Amino acid sequence: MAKFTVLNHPLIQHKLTIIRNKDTGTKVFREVANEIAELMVYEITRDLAMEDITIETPMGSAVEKQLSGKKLAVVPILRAGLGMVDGVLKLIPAAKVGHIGMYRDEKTLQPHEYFVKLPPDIDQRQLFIVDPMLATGGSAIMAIDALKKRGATSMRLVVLVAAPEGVKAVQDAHPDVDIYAAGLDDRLNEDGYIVPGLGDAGDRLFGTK
Ligand SMILES: O=P(O)(O)OC[C@H]1O[C@H](OP(=O)(O)OP(=O)(O)O)[C@H](O)[C@@H]1O
Ligand SMILES: O=c1cc[nH]c(=O)[nH]1
Ligand SMILES: [Mg+2]
Repeated sequence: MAKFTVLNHPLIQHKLTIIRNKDTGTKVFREVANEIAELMVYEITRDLAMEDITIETPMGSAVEKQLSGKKLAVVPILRAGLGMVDGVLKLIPAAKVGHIGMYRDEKTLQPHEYFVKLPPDIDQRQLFIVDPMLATGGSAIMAIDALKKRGATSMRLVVLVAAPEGVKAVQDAHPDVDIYAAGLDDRLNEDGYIVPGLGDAGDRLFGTK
């Protein structure tokens, strides 16, 4: 069974409260969502593989650490996932970026895929899939399906707010994909929105409502 982890760092929790607030406008919402993504990636990359290399410092030879293992890529689920990419790239500037376009039908809540563009060596990379909201889990499950179909084998799902229903659905469908959230909320409402949540993440990021 995949792990589900809520990152309880005080800075993450404080910033999540800022973007939950309905009075937070687009500019601050965008800035703070990226700041949370940056802090989350800092926590999530603690276990990356390392190796020893010998380098020459100005003082002589030294055996030091560098990252080893798989190269990284970030994969936002469009649109709202775009609101986390800059934060991730601040810490991992050389990461490749793949895009998966997905929208959720407002009535049926079923996800629909409309765009996939990935780095060619996706099978060689560790992927951080980012999306602010994990509600029913349908979008994340379909995004992970799309990645696996194209050869991806190693991925983590990073969300700002998760609903228990979504966590369970992703764990059941993809037991190999660990999930990280800044917050775990109470439930979904009758329209499939997370409560208390933060509203519609895409609309708040891009000012479309
Ligand atoms: O877990 P689910 O029930 O599938 O819901 C979550 C999805 O809904 C939102 O995207 P939306 O469909 O609103 O698209 P957008 O990012 O373009 O706004 C959100 O960003 C997730 O991708
Ligand atoms: O609460 C929710 C659920 C799905 N998508 C959102 O943007 N917000
Ligand atoms: Mg939306």
